[in-house]
Amino acid sequence: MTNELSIQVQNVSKQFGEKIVLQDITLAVPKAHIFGLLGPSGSGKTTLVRLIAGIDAPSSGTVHVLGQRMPQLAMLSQIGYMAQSDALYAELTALENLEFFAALYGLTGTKRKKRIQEVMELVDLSAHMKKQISIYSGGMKRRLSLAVSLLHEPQILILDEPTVGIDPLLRKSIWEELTNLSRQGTTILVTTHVMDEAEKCHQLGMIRDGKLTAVGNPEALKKATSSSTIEEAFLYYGGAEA
Ligand SMILES: Nc1ncnc2c1ncn2[C@@H]1O[C@H](COP(=O)(O)OP(=O)(O)OP(=O)(O)O)[C@@H](O)[C@H]1O
Repeated sequence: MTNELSIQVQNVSKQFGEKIVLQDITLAVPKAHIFGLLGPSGSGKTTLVRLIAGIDAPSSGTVHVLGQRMPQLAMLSQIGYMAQSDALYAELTALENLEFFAALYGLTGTKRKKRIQEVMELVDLSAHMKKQISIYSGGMKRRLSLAVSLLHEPQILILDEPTVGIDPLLRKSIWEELTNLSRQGTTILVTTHVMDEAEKCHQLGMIRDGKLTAVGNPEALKKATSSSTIEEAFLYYGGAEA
């Protein structure tokens, strides 16, 4: 890991009409770190990751990814984003979905074929490549969305609750892969409600009512709050049942 910063969020606020959803958020994620965002439902996690992914713009403050001011269309090829709701074409097969997104990223020929096989193996869906998405289960759709986000081997991976509806065994192997990717230099920003996933992050940001209430590695956050688990630390920082 280096000290190079992949993601920089500076004094970011976001409001929708009169409603203030994010307030003066500042955070930095070094290259190759896994940064977890923890917070109760409605605290602003999705809004924040959307600003970092460049899908929306802050009302004030700045977001930089790999040194580039966001939002910026050209950065999309460097970012893999997995939203909370799956952006898949229900009437197409998994393979057709992957081919579509691969084309968007300019992947062609044998490289495309190889990459599609790799990502489908990773999420354990190789046997379901030719099935139409309309008959996929919720968990299978999540896994396919993850596969899509990994397709173009992005330097920055932004995952909004990636393991919802995924069984513990596969969850474990997905986290092993995320750890592998981070070792190879990928920077990962992940929102989660799952405490054992939070433990696997290099750094955690606790968010509540649109404010970042604490940032640190899991051990430091536990120590600072005299907690034996991340769940206790989360509750200390004002996390409601999420
Ligand atoms: N486009 C929008 N217009 C108005 N309000 C919005 C919009 N998007 C989000 N909000 C509000 O912003 C707040 C934060 O929402 P957000 O989805 O970021 O929370 P979250 O922490 O990701 O929640 P969850 O864990 O349930 O996904 C909520 O009160 C939500 O209603």
